[in-house]
Amino acid sequence: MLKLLNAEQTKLADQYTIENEPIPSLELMERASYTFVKTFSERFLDKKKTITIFCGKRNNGGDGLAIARLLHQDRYEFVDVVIVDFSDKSTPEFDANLIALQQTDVSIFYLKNPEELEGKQTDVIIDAIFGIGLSRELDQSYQQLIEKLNLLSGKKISVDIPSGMPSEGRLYGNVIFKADWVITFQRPKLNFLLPLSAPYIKEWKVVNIGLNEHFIENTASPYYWIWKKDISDHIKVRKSFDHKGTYGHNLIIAGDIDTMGAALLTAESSMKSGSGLTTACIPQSGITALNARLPEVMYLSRENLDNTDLDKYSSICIGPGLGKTEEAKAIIIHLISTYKKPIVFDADALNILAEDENLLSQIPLHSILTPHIKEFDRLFGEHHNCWDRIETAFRQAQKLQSYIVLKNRYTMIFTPTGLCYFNSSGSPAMAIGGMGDVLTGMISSFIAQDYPIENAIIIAVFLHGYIGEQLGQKMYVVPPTKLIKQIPYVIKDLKS
Ligand SMILES: NC(=O)C1=CN([C@@H]2O[C@H](COP(=O)(O)OP(=O)(O)OC[C@H]3O[C@@H](n4cnc5c(N)ncnc54)[C@H](OP(=O)(O)O)[C@@H]3O)[C@@H](O)[C@H]2O)[C@@H](O)CC1
Ligand SMILES: [K+]
Repeated sequence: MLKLLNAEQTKLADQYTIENEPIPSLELMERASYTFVKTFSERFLDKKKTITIFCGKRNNGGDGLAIARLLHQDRYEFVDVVIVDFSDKSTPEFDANLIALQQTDVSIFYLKNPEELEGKQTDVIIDAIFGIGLSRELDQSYQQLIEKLNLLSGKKISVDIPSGMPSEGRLYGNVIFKADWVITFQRPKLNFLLPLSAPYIKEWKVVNIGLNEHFIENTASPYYWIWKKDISDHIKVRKSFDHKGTYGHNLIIAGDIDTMGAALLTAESSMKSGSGLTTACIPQSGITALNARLPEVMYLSRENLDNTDLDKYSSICIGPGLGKTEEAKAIIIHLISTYKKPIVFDADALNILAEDENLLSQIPLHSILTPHIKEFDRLFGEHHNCWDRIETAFRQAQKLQSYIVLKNRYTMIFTPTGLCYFNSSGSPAMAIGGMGDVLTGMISSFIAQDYPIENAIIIAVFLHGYIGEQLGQKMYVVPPTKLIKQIPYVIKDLKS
């Protein structure tokens, strides 16, 4: 798991690296710029393209000047620099890099006024106007400049972060450089992981500039980044003499007459994720479909649920396709009053909880709520931006002593102890009905297999996104049934 930092913490990591590696600030900038150029040149192979670098006068601009010099050294033939000269203040690193650039024949233009940009044409625009130091709304002249840059036709690449976007927290306004690609230093910035960045970033890539990892990992940040290695480390090896009882019994309470598919998806994904036994508690009308499609899955009738000893199930999930009927609500009330282990609540179960605050407050300790954004707002009230929603999620996960899995491109997992894990895997090809049902089946399956709850959620969320991402490279859209088929293969693959 990697720690994610806010802008202030990133600056402290820069500072710590400078003092303790030790490395002069200017050299750290050189290293960052060199890494940028290396990554850039792997994609932009044609050295005859015109490249214009727009530089502010602080350290992001300092990077821009060093990048210009290094591209020129690397035989990019048509590099020029525009210094955005709207303020007198500059940093020593900017000044030193300006002197170094002046020794080359890269042309440097001082832009005093956005109007002077009229008629500019270039194949590639590199944006080094503002970095993570942005602390307030852009003033008028910067806004005009960025609006003009956004209208230019060249490929747009930002250094560290699109100018005008803060590293975290609400946007100051909607005038932000629109980057085709952001090459960012050391860690993704928190705002890249939220839908608010979608209009401004098509793609981003993290490059390692050698900041002190020990310092970063010891920084008190609640935000973590889940990646592949975390998962392979956590997946259990199946041992000789293990039997179906070793891997738990998962009960799926899902489906209604016309939404049986959701129940089948959840049950199949539970079974394929490895729970020893899976039972589907579905309406009687679904038995034929269940038997025909999933012979491995057992059936429990809705009528018999009340008389069943729920403690024999090592995990229970409820919600996909359940419907918002009185019967469904009665089942939830019964579960909450009799089953004391964590329950995974999804879809209609969340909508039922959203309408009864009292019921919501009684869910078993360490339960899991898996809302998408709309379901989240139904549960906890309307939110108008991602950061307000994040604040609520932290608060509610602690108040309910439960996990909140807020599903999105980078799904967030909020824990009862006040942490937030961002999932790195996923693909827009996964935006299709039924995907959430698969995730619910996976989470509860790993819980049934006796993984610690937090690990079960992290593994399920990552794997779900990872398989979707792999299939998404070959498929325009990933049908949930295709994803489910891959689960056992990919788990095996990750472990070996
Ligand atoms: N050795 C290092 O440190 C390394 C740094 N690195 C690079 O440095 C970048 C961070 O640089 P930075 O801190 O100098 O900030 P940057 O974003 O260039 O400018 C922000 C400054 O502008 C101002 N300002 C803020 N908002 C404003 C506004 N709306 N409108 C107008 N002005 C505004 C404000 O100053 P103020 O006006 O408040 O004095 C603020 O300080 C980082 O992203 C990375 O690219 C890497 O090379 C690694 C090594
Ligand atoms: K930038």
